[in-house]
Amino acid sequence: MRLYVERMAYGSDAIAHDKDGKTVFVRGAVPGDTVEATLTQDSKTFSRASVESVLEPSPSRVDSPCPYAAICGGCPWSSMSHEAQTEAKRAGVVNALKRIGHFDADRTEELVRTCESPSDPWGYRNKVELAFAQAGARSIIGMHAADEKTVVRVNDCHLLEKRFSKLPKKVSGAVTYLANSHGLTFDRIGIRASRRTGECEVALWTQPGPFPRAQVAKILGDAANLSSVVRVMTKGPKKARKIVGVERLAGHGNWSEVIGEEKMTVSAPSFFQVNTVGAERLVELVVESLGPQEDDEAMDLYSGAGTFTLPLARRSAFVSAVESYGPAVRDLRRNLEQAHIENVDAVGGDAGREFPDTDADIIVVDPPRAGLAEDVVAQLSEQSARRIAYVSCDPATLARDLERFERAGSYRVKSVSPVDLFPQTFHVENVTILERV
Ligand SMILES: C[S@@+](CC[C@H](N)C(=O)[O-])C[C@H]1O[C@@H](n2cnc3c(N)ncnc32)[C@H](O)[C@@H]1O
Repeated sequence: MRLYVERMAYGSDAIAHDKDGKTVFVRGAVPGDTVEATLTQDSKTFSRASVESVLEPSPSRVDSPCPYAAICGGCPWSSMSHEAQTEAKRAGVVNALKRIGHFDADRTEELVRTCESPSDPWGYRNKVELAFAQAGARSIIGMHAADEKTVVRVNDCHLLEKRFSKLPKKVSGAVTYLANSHGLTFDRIGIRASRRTGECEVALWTQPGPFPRAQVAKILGDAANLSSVVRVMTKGPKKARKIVGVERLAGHGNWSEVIGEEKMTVSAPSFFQVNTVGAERLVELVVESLGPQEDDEAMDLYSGAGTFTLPLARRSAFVSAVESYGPAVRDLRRNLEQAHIENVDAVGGDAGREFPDTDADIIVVDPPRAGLAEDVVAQLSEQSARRIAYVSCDPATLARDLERFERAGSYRVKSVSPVDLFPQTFHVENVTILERV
């Protein structure tokens, strides 16, 4: 069928409408394209289609510089110019606030700023994850294809900092050899590489059990210049694997990056911002908007290893930080110690249950995709802090939570700043500032 493509959905697909007005999610299209597409799914309310050929290309259509763009699922928006990507991201945030948060259309347009793109659109990542699959006796290490099931071999990744773009090939060669010669299997292989510190870490995610530690360390060490090799052991059914231990196989056993003035050291399973330059902009936006004062008490919920905790601690009297993941709490405490920062209470536990018993002046929250639990919004709403910075990587849960804040009545949304931390993908980070009414 012939379709005119209107806009991007929050995902890999674009949106068009068929001749009867039914929404069609189109894979492989760019807004402004006219395409010939084949129907892949049809239901009463919507259908899905895949582009067969582009009849009239959109002015925003570009050729991806990545030779794997057609087979790898890592960069679903790479056929769109970066400018069009950031426009589509802002439009997606506006749409979520209106549709999910029930914000008034005019107010939403005023609240949501232009989407910033602080980093280069390629070569911005400090981390990639390689998938592992077996086809008969053969091991395949590479990237997930667009179907998120098939694993495709790749020799480099244009998203990884340029200096490290060949690292995936070297690591996957070594891991393939280990899998074939020692019968090893892996859940996945994580690579973290920092241009600023020069540190590179490989994390092998495996099931517990016998493991040829010395050989693995030697073969990976021969293949690439690594500052750390670790094994992360997981147990349980595939979708709900639990981390049961981390073993250092060679080098430091952790990895360091510099964000602004702060050196951050993190263990392999801990969350860390994947776009270093982008993370610096997030910190700037949070610090500028909260305006910490010398005698302020600050709160940092979902603190991770301390991306916001350290800069806030340097500019205020005291920070209460809460993080639920044990290794990340240990990372945070080590980062504070490394930086000789003593005015932080780093609490391990759930943000709602361990909600600090303090009346903070400024607050930052940076929850995972699921957003804030309802009781956390309720507890935050009882605070008298002058401002809350809500850092979010999911526009839908952000919109839901902002509506809850405004309903509670004590905070009102002042601005929403989308930041393109993940060019070539549909993901977008947002820094929202809420002000005490
Ligand atoms: C998006 S990350 C942000 C981390 C940190 N702010 C940063 O920028 O590096 C979210 C963090 O929340 C933590 N987390 C998840 N659920 C939590 C909960 N219920 N209570 C406290 N922390 C939680 C995760 O372990 C993770 O470190």
